[in-house]
Amino acid sequence: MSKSSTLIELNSVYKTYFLGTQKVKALKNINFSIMHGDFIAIAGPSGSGKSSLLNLISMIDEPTNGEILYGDVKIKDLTDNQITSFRNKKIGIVFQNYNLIPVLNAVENVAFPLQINKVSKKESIERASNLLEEVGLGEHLNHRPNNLSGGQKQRVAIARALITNPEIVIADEPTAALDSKTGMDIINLMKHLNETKKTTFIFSSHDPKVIDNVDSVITLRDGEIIQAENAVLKSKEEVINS
Ligand SMILES: Nc1ncnc2c1ncn2[C@@H]1O[C@H](COP(=O)(O)OP(=O)(O)OP(=O)(O)O)[C@@H](O)[C@H]1O
Repeated sequence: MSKSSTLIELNSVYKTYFLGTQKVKALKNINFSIMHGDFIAIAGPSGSGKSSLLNLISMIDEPTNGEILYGDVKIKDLTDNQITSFRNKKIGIVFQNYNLIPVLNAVENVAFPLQINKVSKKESIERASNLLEEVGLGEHLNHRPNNLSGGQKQRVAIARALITNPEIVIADEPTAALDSKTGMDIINLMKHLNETKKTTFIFSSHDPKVIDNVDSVITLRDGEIIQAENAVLKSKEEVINS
């Protein structure tokens, strides 16, 4: 896929949470496109809407208003089953707290999504082992999560997100539970995988060191995009301070 084609488009996206009679406007008029091959960081202070935005792009949640398109497909036109199948094929998700299965070792955790997709045990273990080698964990294939460091667990989680060859990996604060150096190693690994596999990455962070090392940054404040460096905005007027 060429880098210039659009993978995901957000058009006038709003997210409002209703807490009893109270409304929380978490995202307001968000317009941008994610292109194939992009490596985008979402920055912004606590409560600015980063998780809400990533949950919409992951299809874990749906917008209150506006629409999200994957290629030509409008997400709001899909049934719940179609969303699940679409997400399984196209999206890999990395969580702040890794979400590994404690009773499975590293290679079994990474092979798990393939086994759900009915790939044979032999092939799935082989592909998982190769990917763990690629993320620098060739020596730790048989270690369970409890016997891995935070950075190693996040490498396993990244390999698990990539094992199905998704078009995009979405990561909400993937470095938040790690020290600064280990966090930077994880960002550099994601960048390396973005360059070698051409997988698109979008992730959130409040670490200024991380943000300073990423070319494409979208900054949110109070649910609005206030700055976008090298990201494809749908409407320049939306950017208040850039
Ligand atoms: N399920 C929910 N119900 C009600 N309000 C919510 C819900 N989720 C988020 N919010 C509110 O929406 C706003 C945006 O929250 P969000 O978690 O998206 O921000 P964030 O930038 O990811 O914050 P953090 O960096 O602390 O994780 C906040 O005011 C938050 O309190």
